[in-house]
Amino acid sequence: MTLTSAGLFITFEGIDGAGKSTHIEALARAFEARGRRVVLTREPGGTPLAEKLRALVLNDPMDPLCESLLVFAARRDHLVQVIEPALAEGAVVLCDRFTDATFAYQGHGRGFDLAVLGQLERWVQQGEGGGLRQPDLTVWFDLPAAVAAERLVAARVPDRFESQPQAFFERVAQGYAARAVQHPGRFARIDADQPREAVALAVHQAFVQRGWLSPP
Ligand SMILES: Nc1ncnc2c1ncn2[C@@H]1O[C@H](COP(=O)(O)OP(=O)(O)O)[C@@H](O)[C@H]1O
Ligand SMILES: Cc1cn([C@H]2C[C@H](O)[C@@H](COP(=O)(O)OP(=O)(O)O)O2)c(=O)[nH]c1=O
Repeated sequence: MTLTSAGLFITFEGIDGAGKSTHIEALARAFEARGRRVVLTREPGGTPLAEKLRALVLNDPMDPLCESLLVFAARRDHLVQVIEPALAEGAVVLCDRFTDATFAYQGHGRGFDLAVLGQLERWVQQGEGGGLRQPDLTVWFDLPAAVAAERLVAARVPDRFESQPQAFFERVAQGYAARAVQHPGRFARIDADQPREAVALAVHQAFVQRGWLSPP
């Protein structure tokens, strides 16, 4: 796997119900309006193989190591088949979740060994020259678990993660906060406990600050 810095790799993170999906489409339109090619994708998923793995991870009971191996297997296929080729062509890749979700959900949520996750991260994201693929920007929708739970009750039928108790999502939220401290340069924290329009503005602003979009 050869890494380049031609494109932009943007990831969206937060606990289930934090509001990620609500805002990704608008960002895609904003980049396209500037003439950029946009690839909209998600994890686990984004390739035929990774989507099959996603169905297993979201529906079949398994232990945390198995869960971690499957999300990283899906990630490897996604990187090799979709993300790296798109970045090499200069595209903007907007990805709904990436490795921070593994640290937050499998690491902090399930209590799986963070050092093992760090090893898997290196194996899966390392390029031929030894560099590690990381997002250029991670938009983190920070929302209290209780508020996300209220939003989700009205929104959809819960999957294997969404049916977890609130305490699980409190741990996942702490996991995101810990990753943000470790990677301050690429994390943009968005206060997601605001009306949709205010959240949309804050998200857009994170891109304006980096010179990637114009003010709305
Ligand atoms: N700022 C907001 N205030 C209130 N409800 C919201 C807000 N943003 C999103 N929602 C609603 O909350 C639910 C979860 O949002 P969604 O974007 O699907 O979250 P995620 O993709 O992070 O799981 C949806 O029903 C959505 O319409
Ligand atoms: C990428 C990833 C996702 N997940 C979980 C978090 C989510 O509950 C679920 C799917 O994420 P998501 O696509 O956000 O679900 P939805 O479309 O229903 O909002 O997978 C992990 O546990 N580990 C991971 O590494």
